[in-house]
Amino acid sequence: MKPIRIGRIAFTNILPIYQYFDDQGLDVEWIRQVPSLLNRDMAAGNIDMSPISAFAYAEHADEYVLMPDLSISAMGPVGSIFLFTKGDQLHDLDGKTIALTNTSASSVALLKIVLEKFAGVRPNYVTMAPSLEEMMNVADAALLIGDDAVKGKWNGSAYRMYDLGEEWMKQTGLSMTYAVWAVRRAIAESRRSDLEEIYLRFMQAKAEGRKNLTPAIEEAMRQLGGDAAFWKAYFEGLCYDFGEKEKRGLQTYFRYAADLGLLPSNVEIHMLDLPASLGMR
Ligand SMILES: C=C(O[C@@H]1C=C(C(=O)O)C=C[C@H]1O)C(=O)O
Repeated sequence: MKPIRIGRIAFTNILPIYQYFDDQGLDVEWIRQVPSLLNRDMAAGNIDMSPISAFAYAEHADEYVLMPDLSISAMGPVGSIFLFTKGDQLHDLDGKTIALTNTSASSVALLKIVLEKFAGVRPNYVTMAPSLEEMMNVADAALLIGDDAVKGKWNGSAYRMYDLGEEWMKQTGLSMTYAVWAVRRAIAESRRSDLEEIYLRFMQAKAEGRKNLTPAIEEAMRQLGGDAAFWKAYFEGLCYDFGEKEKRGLQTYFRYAADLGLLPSNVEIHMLDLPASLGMR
């Protein structure tokens, strides 16, 4: 049988889970990419399961099921999804040009919700590689996510910064889910026992990360720099669960995105049904 191809987000945000994942004895192949490429390769069937943009799940909800109790979410500031402006406030951005990172899907739609629905402005958008300097050369504001946003925060002190998780929270009072763990339906059916084992390993990894963040913090410092206090606060601000609170926030996000014509209406969240005992934490 072929190895299960598992995606891995090429950012530090998944270290509190992936740093602890024990793949001993599993026949898996890892594919490490930015979210937009994971989204694309999942849709093309080149990856069997992966954390993908929650927005990309909604675009293909009929083809995927979600692994229970796994997500990248935040209740409030997320710490790595920023709109950088040259001093403009959100309501100043009407008719201005915004450069969007080509690595994201969820945050691009979230930004449109924040600007068009909440702030009532209509900017123009251009999609670009995530270089803050080049984005700001051609645009009035720039959206970055993940490690590029963290680096932008460290290097881009000339700019005003908006944390999109914080803006979402201010307007809705809800959690926001950026990534979900999707499995292609065909794989969910044909590789059931492999998936049960992989799910168990993910839950064990999440539990390990929750017990002791130090290995994730050390790996993040090795990859990007920064100090331990920064990474501890960043990881503690993220939520890797996918419970009722997260689902409520995500359904609201899907509805708002549908209102703007970005998603079909009535996207349903379908979970992979796994024995409850596997999910014990
Ligand atoms: C918190 C983050 O979550 C993510 C944001 C995503 C998106 O905008 O599509 C996708 C996956 C996650 O990497 C982040 O990247 O900063």
